Amino acid sequence: MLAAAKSGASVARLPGEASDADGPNDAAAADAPPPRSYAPEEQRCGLIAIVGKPNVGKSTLMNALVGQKISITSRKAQTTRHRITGIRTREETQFVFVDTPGFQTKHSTALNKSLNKTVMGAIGDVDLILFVVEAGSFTLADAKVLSLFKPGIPTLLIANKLDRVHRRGEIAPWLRDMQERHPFAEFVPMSAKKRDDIQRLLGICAPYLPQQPWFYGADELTDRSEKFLASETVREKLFRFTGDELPYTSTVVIDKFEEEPSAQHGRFMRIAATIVVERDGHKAMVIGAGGERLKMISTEARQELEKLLNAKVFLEVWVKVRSGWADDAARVKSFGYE
Ligand SMILES: Nc1nc2c(ncn2[C@@H]2O[C@H](COP(=O)(O)OP(=O)(O)OP(=O)(O)O)[C@@H](O)[C@H]2O)c(=O)[nH]1
Repeated sequence: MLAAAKSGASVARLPGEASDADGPNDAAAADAPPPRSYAPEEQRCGLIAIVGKPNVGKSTLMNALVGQKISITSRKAQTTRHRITGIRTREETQFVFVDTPGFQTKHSTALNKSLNKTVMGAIGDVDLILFVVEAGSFTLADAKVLSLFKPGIPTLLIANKLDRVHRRGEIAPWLRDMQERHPFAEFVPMSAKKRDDIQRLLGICAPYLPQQPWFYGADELTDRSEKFLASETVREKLFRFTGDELPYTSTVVIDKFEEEPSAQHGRFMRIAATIVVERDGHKAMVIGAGGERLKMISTEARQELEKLLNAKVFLEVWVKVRSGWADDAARVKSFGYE
């Protein structure tokens, strides 16, 4: 469970608490030995960008590395829209992961331009890049992402979803081929859903980070605010319950995020969210017959937020039509995109 810091501040884990990551394979600190303190001159800390085309498993990897769900995931491509920082402190090393939106190569809308700018910003100034692809596959979209990397930043090839590769013998020739494409520092065939692979990857990343004092507290998980995590949680449920029917240009805006005094509950949060869609037809799709679908979206989002914020949550969700917002640069900005 997460401890919520003061309103608007970053989110941190309570010392000694087990994590609650997406799925059973999280690499949480739950089984780690009791932390000892490290003097600043003993500490190691650095930025690691997680980059790749849409849907290769970047957010799943980030959540597993952090040991807590920070970045939303879904089977639908292009779920991640923002640069999201996830923090993991293990022994003397603090890993600061930057999850990025999948680099968009197909459509050139204002939204996609903004997403690509986010990716470019994230990889410009890091100590290590994790370039994520699906094990055994390398498409034109992967090649386009790889072509953006500046020389000089060590890059690991993360061959993810290895559990889906049935003929393991085919991986060795594929890895040799990948070696010729780019001077990768290391090759890591793995599955973001396997706990041991995540632990191994943390060990591989650590030596690439410089010796310098940690940027964040040892128990911090992300630099994103609770309000931001609330909008992402509603957006995740929206995509989960609408599947491929709803265009990915739908978004969520948080209109109200307030803590209220409560005699009954330790913490009580009142949250109002608006789902913004492009057409009346999409609005009907989100609401569903008799309002059923919207109800499921709000209920699941509320339940997850109660765990995330460690609070009783009252959540209202509205749906509004704003046609053409994803093509309108000013609107894209007003909805919180960089
Ligand atoms: N079998 C298997 N599935 C995985 C693995 N890693 C991720 N997935 C699945 O792949 C899908 C996409 O994962 P995400 O983490 O949302 O991918 P992403 O790269 O962040 O996607 P974008 O937000 O579109 O950039 C989800 O259904 C994940 O459950 C893995 O190691 N094995």
